[in-house]
Amino acid sequence: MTDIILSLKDTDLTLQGNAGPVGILRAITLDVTRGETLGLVGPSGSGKSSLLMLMGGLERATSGQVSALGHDLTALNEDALARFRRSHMGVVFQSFHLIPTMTALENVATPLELAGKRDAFERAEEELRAVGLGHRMDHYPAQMSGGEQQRVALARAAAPRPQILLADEPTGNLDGVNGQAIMELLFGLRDRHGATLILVTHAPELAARCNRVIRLADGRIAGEDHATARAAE
Ligand SMILES: Nc1ncnc2c1ncn2[C@@H]1O[C@H](COP(=O)(O)OP(=O)(O)OP(=O)(O)O)[C@@H](O)[C@H]1O
Repeated sequence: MTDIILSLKDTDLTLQGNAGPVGILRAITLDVTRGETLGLVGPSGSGKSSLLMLMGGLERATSGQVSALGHDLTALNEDALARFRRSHMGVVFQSFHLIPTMTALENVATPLELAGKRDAFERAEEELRAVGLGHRMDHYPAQMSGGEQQRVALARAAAPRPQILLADEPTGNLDGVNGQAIMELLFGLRDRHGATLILVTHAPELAARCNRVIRLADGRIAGEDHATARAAE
């Protein structure tokens, strides 16, 4: 039996714009298999980030069903959803989203503390060493390069060992060398911990490493490619 970790059924997302409701995503039906690496691509404004937010429980569907690890996310209240995200989902954003008043170590340890881990700081140290930042633990985000900040964000997302790791253009703000390093770390996390990886990207080399790529256009799924089919081309 295929192990579906995340499933969307006929999902719509409508947001309130200045001139009234705006349809952002329409009739999205999609299953993600455990351990899969899924890329979301498409033109600017096609709804990639919005879809990622829906999948991560950071945005609520207007209609349709979103379920993850057997839980119907549309039925959870805000507190239950936040707990679910903390336990099972890790998110990395293009602009890092680190807390500026916290050191690298505090940024990584805080979600672990919130999740009730007694050894939060020890684990945070290990995660920072794993991304090559053992020498930057006491630095604040403003004292680090973009590549270093993104490595902290990755360590933070990975530390609670989420089953689903979501990344929104994780290499978008980085130069080629730093982008490559982040890409290796992301896929390494998947390999080491078996996380399911879902990422939005404009970078063809990143999409090329995914098992499957879904193309969005105007808020709908316009097509998908599988790695096996691409390899055969
Ligand atoms: N809060 C909001 N209210 C109204 N419209 C929104 C809101 N957030 C996003 N949109 C619109 O929804 C559409 C999809 O946005 P989204 O950020 O998901 O696209 P994207 O494919 O990730 O784009 P990009 O590649 O430029 O990041 C866009 O037209 C955007 O303007």
